[in-house]
Amino acid sequence: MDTCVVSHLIQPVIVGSSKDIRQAVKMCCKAARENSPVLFQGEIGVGKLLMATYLHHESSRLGKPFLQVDCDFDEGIRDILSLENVETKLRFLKGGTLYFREIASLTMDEQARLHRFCLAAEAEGVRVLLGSSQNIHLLMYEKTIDAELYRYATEWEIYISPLRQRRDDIMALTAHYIREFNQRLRKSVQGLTPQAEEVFMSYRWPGNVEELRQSLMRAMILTAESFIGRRHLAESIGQGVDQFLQNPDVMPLNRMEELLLRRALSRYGTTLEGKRRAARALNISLATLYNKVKRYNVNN
Ligand SMILES: Nc1ncnc2c1ncn2[C@@H]1O[C@H](COP(=O)(O)OP(=O)(O)OP(=O)(O)O)[C@@H](O)[C@H]1O
Repeated sequence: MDTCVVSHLIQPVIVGSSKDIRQAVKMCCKAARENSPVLFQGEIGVGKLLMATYLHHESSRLGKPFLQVDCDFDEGIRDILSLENVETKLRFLKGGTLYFREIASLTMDEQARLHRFCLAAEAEGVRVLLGSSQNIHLLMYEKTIDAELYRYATEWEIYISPLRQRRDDIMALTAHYIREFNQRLRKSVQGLTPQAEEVFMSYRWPGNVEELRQSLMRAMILTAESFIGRRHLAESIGQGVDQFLQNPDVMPLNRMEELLLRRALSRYGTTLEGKRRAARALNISLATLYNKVKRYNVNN
């Protein structure tokens, strides 16, 4: 398993006091007392991995390894999922936790293997956690997820809502990251100007907490002042999406699909006519567009 990353020995800090975050944290604490698999669902960058590490820290497995496997990036995924030498592969993880990120990005065949691998891992005393930014219930409906993996993964689900649906958390996260980046960049930024705050509060944050973190980092690198203003944000906010479209790099296809879908809908609008035009521009049927809108939860 040398292609994976062992990480998260530091106590994870979950910022936010919205009802949704409190509920997710409560569920993690409950799930930490069990050994069953847990599926973390939510859009990209909402904090699924963070919650998974939090669960590990809250469990009796604290002190044992936590291992993250990226199903969409890990080139060694096939080797990892092969059932050869499972015992040897998992020996160092005994009593620890294994988190599989983006399980829906695997092919159906790989998903079936993942399911068998998870059962083997559990038999070796390893707790299995899973993550997906795609709605796996919808995938089940579309028959694009292995049915046995689906049943296994949905035993216990924790959903983390998008940042735009818990705007109460935006300023708490902002203050948290300003403190962190002040230390890292040796700056003494005190906050946002009221105008910049307005931008932060009204922006949709399609890339969620990860996008907010990166936008703040860029703005803090740019500013030489005590408060981050609208001007600094203009150069940094929303770049998670736009930067990629201007300067493409390798990324998971489903993530690119979501970015293009969001861009088409923001250009043509979300009325029926807007959706028709977006579907035409993307060269897909209106029915397919509706499916994708639902899958990526793009409407709200
Ligand atoms: N509530 C939170 N408090 C503090 N930091 C957060 C919170 N939620 C997310 N983050 C931070 O945002 C970033 C993205 O979070 P994370 O990687 O857990 O998201 P994810 O949903 O697993 O992403 P992906 O969809 O790419 O798998 C990380 O730096 C994480 O620490």
